[in-house]
Amino acid sequence: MTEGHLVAALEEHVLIVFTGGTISVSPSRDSNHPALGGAQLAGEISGFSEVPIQTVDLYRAMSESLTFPHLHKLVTFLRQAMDQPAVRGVVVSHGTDTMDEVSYLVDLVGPWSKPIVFTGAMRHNELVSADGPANLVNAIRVADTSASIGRGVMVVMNEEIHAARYVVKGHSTNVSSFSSPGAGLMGSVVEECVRYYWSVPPCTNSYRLPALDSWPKVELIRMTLGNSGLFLRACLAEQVDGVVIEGFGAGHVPEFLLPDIQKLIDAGIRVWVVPRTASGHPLYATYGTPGSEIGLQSMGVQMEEGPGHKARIRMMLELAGKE
Ligand SMILES: NC(=O)C[C@H](N)C(=O)O
Repeated sequence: MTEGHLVAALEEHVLIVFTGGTISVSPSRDSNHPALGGAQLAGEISGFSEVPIQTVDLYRAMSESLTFPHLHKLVTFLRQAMDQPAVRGVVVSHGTDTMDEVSYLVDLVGPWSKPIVFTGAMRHNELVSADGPANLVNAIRVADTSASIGRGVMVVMNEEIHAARYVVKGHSTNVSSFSSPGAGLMGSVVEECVRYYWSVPPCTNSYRLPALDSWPKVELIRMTLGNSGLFLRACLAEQVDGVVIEGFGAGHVPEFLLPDIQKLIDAGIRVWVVPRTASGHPLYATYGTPGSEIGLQSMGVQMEEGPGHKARIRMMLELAGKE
């Protein structure tokens, strides 16, 4: 086990990077912080010896409190890990609340030459039927197999393999909280068998990781019935770099908010509209009524794929520039 840095190893292994989250929570040891790191969590799966592992404690945070410096540290570390010949694949042990955003960000700054698999737990270590150890073992299996190379970053929870590109956390507490609306499961892990049903198209974005102190300021605003436009005006006042709007249905906004949106565009602020719905694509050419996709695009708005919180990550990277 190492503390935030890599040790060259000769034997091929799966590297597990511990970052905190519920999988690391043990209230009787520490009720304020995630208490468990690599040494303890690897100890809990010591009966699993099929795959050699090495562990690293990168940071120990609840994932709702992660900041851009955390993400910078994670991506930088993963890039170093890819260069280690003995590393077959990497598991990132992570909080689930932002696992869909963080895994997506890691995916977008790829491509990665070896599998990267995120996992975590919905039930902490001291709850009945804690799911962390089984998730960890399944994620190790996925990271270890050469069948996982070239499939993009993945999330393994509850015996299911999801593509980071499509996965969302859709339930607050259930162990089956992760799903990939529209796309479906990419695969499953049952007993020792990793099965894939399909592959994601290769990641060709090559987004650059923004510099530590210059992540673009992008806000996410959800449309609601009778929305006052207060947050749109706040974004103009703050001169943010971009705004992602979760619009009604396929991406529609009320006609009475169009002047506020026009002011953002006139000020050079990038505006994307994505569907507010839990699944489905935006429309581009069906409705011409004010506030619908045809009119929005003629104002300079871009219609984009949701969900909003993942589109925000994509816009930040887009604004930061490509390699
Ligand atoms: N299940 C979890 O991991 C939730 C926790 N709040 C986290 O994201 O760190």
